[in-house]
Amino acid sequence: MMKRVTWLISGLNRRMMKLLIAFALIAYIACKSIQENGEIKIEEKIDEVSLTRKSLSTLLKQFSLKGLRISITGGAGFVGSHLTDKLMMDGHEVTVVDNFFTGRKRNVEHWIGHENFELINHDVVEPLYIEVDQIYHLASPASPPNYMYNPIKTLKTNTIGTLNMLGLAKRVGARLLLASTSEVYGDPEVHPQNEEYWGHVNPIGPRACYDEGKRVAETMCYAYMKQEGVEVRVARIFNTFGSRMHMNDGRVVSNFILQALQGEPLTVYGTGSQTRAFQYVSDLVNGLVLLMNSNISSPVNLGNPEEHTILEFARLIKSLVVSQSQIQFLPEAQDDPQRRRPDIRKAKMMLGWEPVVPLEEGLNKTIQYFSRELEHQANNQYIPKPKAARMKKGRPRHN
Ligand SMILES: O=C(O)[C@H]1O[C@H](OP(=O)(O)OP(=O)(O)OC[C@H]2O[C@@H](n3ccc(=O)[nH]c3=O)[C@H](O)[C@@H]2O)[C@H](O)[C@@H](O)[C@@H]1O
Repeated sequence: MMKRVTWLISGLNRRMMKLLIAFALIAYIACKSIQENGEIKIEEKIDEVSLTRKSLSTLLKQFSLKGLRISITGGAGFVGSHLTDKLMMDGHEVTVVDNFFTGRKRNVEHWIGHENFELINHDVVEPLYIEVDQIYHLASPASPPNYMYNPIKTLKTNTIGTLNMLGLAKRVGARLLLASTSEVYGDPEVHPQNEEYWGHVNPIGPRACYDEGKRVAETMCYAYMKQEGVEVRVARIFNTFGSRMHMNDGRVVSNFILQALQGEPLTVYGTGSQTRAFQYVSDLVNGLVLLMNSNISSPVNLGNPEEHTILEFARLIKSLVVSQSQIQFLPEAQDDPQRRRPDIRKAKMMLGWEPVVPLEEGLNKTIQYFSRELEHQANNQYIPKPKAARMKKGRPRHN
């Protein structure tokens, strides 16, 4: 008998099991009502728990955080791929959506072939039709040289792309977490920056495509929340570093490490007195998952409050790499925020989250990663040889 029951259960797929659990819960609530009121009020109770697709999925999310269907836009990028790793390890079904503008297949290739993993080559500027419970919306170039390279595309990704993902969340009753940024505070006049601060952004400057794109993406989230009841979470992410940053990323951490490893001058823009606070990627990923599964719909800062000047930072990397590189001062970048440090009291209090990886430990891991990448590059230099033009009747053929 027991064998038959086990066989039956193993035959049911996980989604079926979740539905059964939900129905059992509803039946339990209804029975409780009978007990309490001494009369049958099942229909009323079913009305009360409103047996719609949405309430059912909310119910499931509350009772089971395992085996959700999760989509990550930008999931093949630096942060997205680490988030993919965590969610896959936690036993979810993960669909990575990426157009590979800054993301790389290599970042997630170790999951290809796993039954819970899917990789879709898709640009979020086009609508997407899939079934999901949660959407982590990370798609966007994040490094200044990348987002300034094609500002119109950056704007489209953050506006049309976010609208498309909110539309998807609305259609399927999914919860959406927006990867917003400390850049919504612009060049801040308040220090450290807390979530109440409205920011100081130049709307027509070179960074505006990203800063304003993310600001309007936040506005869109709250419009969908108020008008359509979409569940949204907004993470304001501060400077983050770690393995899988692109070699040509152009952000300060990867630039300084690569320069130090190759004995080239470390390029400091301006005087180097501008400040940043850097968090290691695993801390961020833990914060994102906690926020997604919390009930906080207002924006939350995720960052490491340990603040350094960029010049201090250059010296630290030089010493960790044990590099002979010089420090070279280059012209200041336009609209470069002068001071940045997150106030993370809200994340601490409401999520119980704070960064745990010390700066030097994170930097050492990242230095090791980039050393391996340089080695990999040196061993895999593929220089395609020019093909001889095909000859037809004694003449070269150009096609
Ligand atoms: O790393 C991040 O997470 C953030 O990176 C950028 O913001 P930014 O702080 O300007 O990042 P970097 O390009 O790494 O620059 C940090 C500071 O270092 C300086 N820098 C950068 C590169 C370099 O080679 N030398 C150098 O001195 C910049 O001028 C800036 O003052 C993005 O705009 C943010 O969205 C993103 O969240």
